[in-house]
Amino acid sequence: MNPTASPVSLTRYLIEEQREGRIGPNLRLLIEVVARACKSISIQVGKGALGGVLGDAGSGGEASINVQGEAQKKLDVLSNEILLEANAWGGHLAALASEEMDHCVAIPDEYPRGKYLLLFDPLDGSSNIDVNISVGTIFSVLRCPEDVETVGDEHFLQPGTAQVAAGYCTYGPSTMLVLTIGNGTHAFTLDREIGSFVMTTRGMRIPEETREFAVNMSNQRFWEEPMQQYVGDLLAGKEGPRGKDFNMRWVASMVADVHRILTRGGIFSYPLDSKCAPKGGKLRLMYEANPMAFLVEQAGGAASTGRQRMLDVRPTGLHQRVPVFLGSKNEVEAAVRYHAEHDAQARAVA
Ligand SMILES: O=P(O)(O)OC[C@H]1O[C@](O)(COP(=O)(O)O)[C@@H](O)[C@@H]1O
Ligand SMILES: [Mg+2]
Ligand SMILES: [Mg+2]
Repeated sequence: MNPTASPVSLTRYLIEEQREGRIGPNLRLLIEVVARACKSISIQVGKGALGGVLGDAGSGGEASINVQGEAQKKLDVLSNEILLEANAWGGHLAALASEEMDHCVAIPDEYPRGKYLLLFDPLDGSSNIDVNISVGTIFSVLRCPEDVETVGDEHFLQPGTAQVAAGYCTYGPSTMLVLTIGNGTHAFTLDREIGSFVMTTRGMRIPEETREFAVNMSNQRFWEEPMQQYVGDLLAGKEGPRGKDFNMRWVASMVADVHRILTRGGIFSYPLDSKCAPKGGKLRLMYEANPMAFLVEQAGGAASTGRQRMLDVRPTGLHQRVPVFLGSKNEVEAAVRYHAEHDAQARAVA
């Protein structure tokens, strides 16, 4: 960023995009509302133990379980409520869907209904909340199909290429909103004193080459063959077929791991393994993989399931899971090659 140029707030950026005809007033409003909700979540996350918001949701010793079968944290529930309340009655949305809700919520008839669908993971990486490690919010925006009388889950089942906006907010040492409306990926840092997001990187670019990978290595023995071979070759370093040493990082907050990759490159992977295979993968397509894939592609990177471009996947369920490989273009392509070669050999043997 040019330090002499006057800072561009998120609001000003969105107004400029509206003037250029790249977004309409309703999408502008929607993004502003999501950003405002993220500011509220950031305040709650920042209070930590002082706010009484750490720990599990539920009462009487009973854990509260979401549709994914996962125990909810208090902050999962609170963040979900903040996003719901902020967005419900603004006139810009037709319906919302969340990791924390079984089904979408349509805007009731008595309220003005907008033309967009919003999906979100209200708090990503929530296992990290209690240990004060970065967490985040991920969101994706789709158009509601026209002439729909009652909006249902099925109207959300659009491929990632149909997204009109996507982003995440990371609650780390600083709070940052990273956004795309299909015209590059831009980063905004929350200026806590003035209370607004200020653009700090226009047009993020992911280096095509990398020497850093992110994966939960404890799952190694459960991975499929091509993943075993791919990571085996990364670990072999300079002496192996890849001819270079690789470093590894794993925060276990997708937002934090993807933010590092958008900032300095790398490959993020949550592959298929025998534990998550019956569900199709670990990460959720509609509100984790697709918005991140949109952001990464807009920053010159690539995103794949290992066998298909992520944004081309035809969703079959609101909470569908997929294997994920995303980040530096050449490295994602290398991982995809391992899968393609393995599958071709398996077909030849069959
Ligand atoms: O604990 P694991 O198996 O390494 O999984 C970590 C992954 O799970 C997630 O935490 C899932 O997100 P939620 O906290 O929203 O369920 C990702 O953010 C992260 O990449
Ligand atoms: Mg998540
Ligand atoms: Mg979550």
